[in-house]
Amino acid sequence: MFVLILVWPLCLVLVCFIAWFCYTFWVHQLSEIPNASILAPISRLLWALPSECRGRITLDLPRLHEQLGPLIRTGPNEVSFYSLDIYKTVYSVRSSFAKDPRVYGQFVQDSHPALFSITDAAEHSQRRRLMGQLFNYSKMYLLEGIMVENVTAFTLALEQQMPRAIEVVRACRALEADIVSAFGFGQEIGAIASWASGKDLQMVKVNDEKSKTIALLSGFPVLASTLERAESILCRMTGWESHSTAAIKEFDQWSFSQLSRLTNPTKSPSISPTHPNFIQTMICSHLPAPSALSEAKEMLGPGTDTTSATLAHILWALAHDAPYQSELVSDLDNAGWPTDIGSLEKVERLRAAVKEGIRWTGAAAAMLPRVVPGGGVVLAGMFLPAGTVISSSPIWYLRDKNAFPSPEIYRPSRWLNDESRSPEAIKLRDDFYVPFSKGSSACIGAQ
Ligand code: HEM
Repeated sequence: MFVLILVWPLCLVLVCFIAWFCYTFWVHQLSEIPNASILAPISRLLWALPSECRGRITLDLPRLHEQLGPLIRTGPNEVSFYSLDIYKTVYSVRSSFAKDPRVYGQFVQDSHPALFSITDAAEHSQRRRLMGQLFNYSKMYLLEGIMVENVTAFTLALEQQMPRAIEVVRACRALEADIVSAFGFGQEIGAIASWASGKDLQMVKVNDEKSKTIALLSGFPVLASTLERAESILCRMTGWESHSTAAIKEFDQWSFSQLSRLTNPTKSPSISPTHPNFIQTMICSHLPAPSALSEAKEMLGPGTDTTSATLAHILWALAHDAPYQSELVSDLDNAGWPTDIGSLEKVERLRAAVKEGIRWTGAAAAMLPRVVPGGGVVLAGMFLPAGTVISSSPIWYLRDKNAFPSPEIYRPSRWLNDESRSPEAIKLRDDFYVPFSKGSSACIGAQ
């Protein structure tokens, strides 16, 4: 009798599993799409985890696409695509493909979603309009003071380190963390000073470490929230907290103290016309203070990682290309070493070096998941039902062999007019240049 009580439920579970197995493999509307692995229709976690852990998923998937075509099923309900036409449809200005809330929800700070993590289209476009008053090409001159001051502090710190070898990635990280924090909070976080004294600022270091795992964790949202909950329970029970949680708390305290400073009715500084800061500008435009704080905090991640990785790559590449470097220096000499964006953009070699650096670094290497809207959609001749999560990564297009011959080589001259190229080749190059993605959720910091 006892054995029967145990066996029946087990049999029921087994039957349900076999039924679901047959359904997901042969009946599901995505079953016609080639699988990334035999395990993909069962779970993304099962086949992708090792590749995600090695940080290779965005390198491995394009190879699979070469063999299997523009669409690949990566999970029971997930599809990866590699096609510029589909990219333009999914990430368009009026796209009805929303950001996947399970993934973008991981980035929400203090329960106040910021532009990057807002998934509702109407709320997103309202926030984006509001932020546009600072993130606008015509307003870039307002940020010149912040840039010049921090670059000056950075070059002084570099001079002091001479002639020792400099770890360029860490140095650039410090520079960008100070620029973005000065812009966001009206005060530098102190990363350059900390780096110059031989220590990385823990708050910045942890942010870096977190960004290494965020691609992994955002690919497995359930795993991420389970780990987070487990740590918070452990902390409540034993008082133990990880090194990164402690540093994140330190950053939270620092950012909250900045908000208090900026909103203190008696002591708050007035917005400086030469050094506007994000939090005060947003609060003056009636964005609630907690949301303004969340935006500034959230910005520090994508604003620092991407720009510092790109700058470090460019410096390294130019250091290995002496002829280009000396031509660039002579162009800047001739232009009188300007600091305003308009004059800098006129220096063709500088423009090319930066554009190629952004392409070659491919700092935004993540997949950008979107949800297929109601009614489903036909892509590459296949029907994808509503709710399917589809994604692609900008770096695949930046490394496309046809658009960028020898894509793994840093070659700024591909952006100069002195390389003979057909109009078709130029169009292909420009079309595939999507480092900031496209459409209504393209990078707001692209200016
Ligand atoms: C080389 C530098 C950068 C690259 C390659 C880059 C790349 C990207 C990409 C590909 C996206 C789209 C992400 C998605 O759809 O999920 C994005 C969004 C975003 N980026 Fe950047 N980014 C850079 C610099 C910056 C900077 C400097 C800031 C701010 C100071 C910034 C703030 C943001 C924000 C707030 C979003 C969300 C936009 C929205 O949803 O409307 N980024 N970025």
